[in-house]
Amino acid sequence: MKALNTSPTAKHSSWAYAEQHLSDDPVLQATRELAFDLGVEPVSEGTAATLTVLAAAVQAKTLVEVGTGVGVSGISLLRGAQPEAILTSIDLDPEHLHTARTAFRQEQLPARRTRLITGRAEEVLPRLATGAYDLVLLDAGAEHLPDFTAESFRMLAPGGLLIINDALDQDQVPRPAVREESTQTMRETERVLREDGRVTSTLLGTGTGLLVAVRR
Ligand SMILES: C[S@@+](CC[C@H](N)C(=O)[O-])C[C@H]1O[C@@H](n2cnc3c(N)ncnc32)[C@H](O)[C@@H]1O
Repeated sequence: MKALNTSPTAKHSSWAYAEQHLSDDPVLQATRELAFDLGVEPVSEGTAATLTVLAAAVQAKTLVEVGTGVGVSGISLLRGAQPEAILTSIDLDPEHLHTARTAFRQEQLPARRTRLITGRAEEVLPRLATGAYDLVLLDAGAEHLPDFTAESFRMLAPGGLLIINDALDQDQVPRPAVREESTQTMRETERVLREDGRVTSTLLGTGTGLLVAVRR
């Protein structure tokens, strides 16, 4: 049997290989370039591909996203979701939403498939229906994460999927000496989901970490 190679260099090359072996197509590449000018960090290439697979795996028809950004994650989700699926996407920055709307048009998505809401998710999420969604993606940092996570499980249908991006907090989570508030929040969120008997969860090393949890 081949010995397990856990050297950091080998691990990093494997991670980089997995991240980039499905690289962006022209629509996502052009969208990423707009992100740079706006100072938005879109989901990584590997994360974009993973979001497509996860949306396909749960045959998502109703999706919610917090942190539209420039639309890379939204396009990726809708590529995997069912053909008639509708994405509700929330962002507090109108300029980001304007850019995302343009990206959705480039993707040739009919306007009825995206419901873009300008606002703070802490005010918008409580107004969304209970048990009505197949997939929720949280990609708006750690500040309100405990509340957003609780709201997500209220909104998800049984079997629905919660995905939290940047769950390794820019790779700070594995470093015990780092006690930043955002890092602590990500650690705590992972622990709470792992210990919750109503949820099956795992932490993926894709991008800067994806915490994936199914509501049973
Ligand atoms: C990392 S970017 C999202 C990138 C996006 N998922 C993509 O792939 O293009 C985070 C976004 O969350 C938005 N945001 C931050 N805090 C928010 C909040 N409390 N409510 C709604 N949006 C928020 C920011 O304006 C920003 O556009």
